[in-house]
Amino acid sequence: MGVCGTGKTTVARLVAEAVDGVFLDADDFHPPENVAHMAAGLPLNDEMRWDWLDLVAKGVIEAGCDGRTVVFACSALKHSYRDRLRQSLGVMHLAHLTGPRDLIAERMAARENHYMPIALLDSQLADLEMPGPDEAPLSCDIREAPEALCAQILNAWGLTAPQV
Ligand SMILES: Nc1ncnc2c1ncn2[C@@H]1O[C@H](COP(=O)(O)OP(=O)(O)OP(=O)(O)O)[C@@H](O)[C@H]1O
Ligand SMILES: O=C(O)[C@H](O)[C@@H](O)[C@H](O)[C@H](O)CO
Repeated sequence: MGVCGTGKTTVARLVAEAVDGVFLDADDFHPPENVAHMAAGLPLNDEMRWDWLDLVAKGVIEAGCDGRTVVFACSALKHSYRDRLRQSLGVMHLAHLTGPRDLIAERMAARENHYMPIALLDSQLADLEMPGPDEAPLSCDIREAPEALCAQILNAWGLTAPQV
């Protein structure tokens, strides 16, 4: 979880590869209207996110039905959004990618062909509700390299690559 541009996709993909799991990007479940809204520089509201979150949960359940670990990248900015995901998924381990605003903006600026305008970063930060202790979040400092964050997550969650 985390605001736009914090590296959720990059890091979740690495973790999924490391455990021979399945990677899913919640962004791929947004309906075209949501993407158009953000591309126009307008933040999503709760109403626009509920159905999307349900689709994400459905996708995660389907992807994991053969028993493989599913690692998904999702903004999941508010407590209520994470509760909604947990209601469907049951167990959900949380890694929160977090770091300085300027660094996030710099990385967003360097990213090509992405619909998300930097102008929406502040609305994402305003919507962000830090996970509480009851959510047992793992805090990942995005100043670290993606590989280091992946190792931190694997270690914290006791995940290892499957034996061959
Ligand atoms: N730890 C890191 N160190 C350096 N660069 C990073 C790191 N993590 C991600 N990046 C780079 O920052 C940019 C944003 O990363 P990424 O697209 O994975 O973020 P995201 O959280 O999935 O974004 P969004 O939610 O907006 O899609 C990418 O260009 C990526 O290569
Ligand atoms: O909850 C949200 O507002 C969205 O999921 C956003 O976070 C974007 O989809 C994503 O960041 C794309 O850059």
